[in-house]
Amino acid sequence: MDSSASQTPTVSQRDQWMVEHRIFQIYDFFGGLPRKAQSAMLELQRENHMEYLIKGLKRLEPSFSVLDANRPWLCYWILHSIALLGECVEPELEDNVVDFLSHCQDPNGGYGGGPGQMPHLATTYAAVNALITVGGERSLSSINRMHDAGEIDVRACYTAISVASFLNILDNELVQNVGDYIVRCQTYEGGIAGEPGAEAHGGYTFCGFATMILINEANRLDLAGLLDWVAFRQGKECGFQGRTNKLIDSCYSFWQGGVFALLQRFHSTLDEQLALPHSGEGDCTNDSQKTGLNASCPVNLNSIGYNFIKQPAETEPLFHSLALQQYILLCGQDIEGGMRDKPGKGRDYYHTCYSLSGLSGCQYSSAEDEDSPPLPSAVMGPYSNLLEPIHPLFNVVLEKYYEAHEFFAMS
Ligand SMILES: CC(C)=CCC/C(C)=C/CC/C(C)=C/COP(=O)(O)OP(=O)(O)O
Ligand SMILES: [Zn+2]
Repeated sequence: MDSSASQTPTVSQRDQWMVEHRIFQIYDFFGGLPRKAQSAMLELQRENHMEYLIKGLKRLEPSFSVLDANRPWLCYWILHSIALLGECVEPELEDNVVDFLSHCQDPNGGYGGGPGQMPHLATTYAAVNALITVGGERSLSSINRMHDAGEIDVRACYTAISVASFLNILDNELVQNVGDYIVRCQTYEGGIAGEPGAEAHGGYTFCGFATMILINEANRLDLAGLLDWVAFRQGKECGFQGRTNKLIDSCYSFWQGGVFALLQRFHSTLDEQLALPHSGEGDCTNDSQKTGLNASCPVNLNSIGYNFIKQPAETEPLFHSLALQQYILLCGQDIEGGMRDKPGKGRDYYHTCYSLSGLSGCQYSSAEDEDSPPLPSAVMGPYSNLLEPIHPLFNVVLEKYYEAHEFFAMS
């Protein structure tokens, strides 16, 4: 057993009971309502969410002078949530974000948490995703595609590889040893930990699996073990927990739900692994031949993200999508605007971003291909709840992804 896992305190029975009690009270109340009132309760409060998001962006605006190291994250969380809602931001506000993020950019590459701060992979990922979400020449060309050094864990692997793939600068040198490191982070439970020897967690499982796909080495993971682990993370409260014996939380709608979105395109590899004992070495078959998703076949690393999204999902979602949407809408949504971890907690921009990202993932999880809109039966609540689709490897709105992909492929 992992040494760190055995030291991790699990949630107390009392905390678990309190959360379940609150959530099932909401569901009981909901169940007793007439149809029309139920539909109103399941409605995504678009206007209130927009008001909350714009207020957050404006609070950052006057010179972005708040003293913290998370401002590129706030830009990404807010702008991505707005894009998911299919809305735009005034051009002046967008220009301010681009200018602000330019001030966070280090002369030697990478973005810090604020102007003059040391560059960091996580804030670099957030800044790049924010700028891609703004889109357009001014925003995309403000990114200097060089950066030296960084930190070491699975989130760092993901943020570095995601940014490099997006910017069309992923190469064999950058990818070297990354797959070996992530394979060492897959635990006996089947999920992926932040570092070798630590406990499997949804956030790192998404990061590790997405990275392995982007570097063409996903078949080196034990995918059946991964599916087994993530399938048991959806609780009876309908939301996901981040790790075994912890409380459910709406942000895992994206981190764990995102793992399912990725697994939907790896079903053949999974079947092969189940038929053969897992060897850790892949050959060029099924999924791999279609997408180039295999370590032993030469492939243009920078085209993997694009090929991935062009390949239709091979299965229905392997989690309960409608139940998760119910949790997000009834328990994660603050009807005044914004989303929260669970009932009893306050709203924040992180949970707004990842709950909406998870909601979008659910809504499109049964779509046949990217050109067919989801059926009304796949969308919980009124069809007007439908959000914009995302690219599940990068978590940016698909349309923004295509614009940036084209821009960086040409420059
Ligand atoms: C790209 C990017 C932003 C990656 C971040 C991935 C991510 C969410 C990692 C999770 C980190 C972690 C161990 C949280 C546990 O917090 P906790 O103990 O408060 O929560 P828990 O009880 O739900 O585990
Ligand atoms: Zn959370």
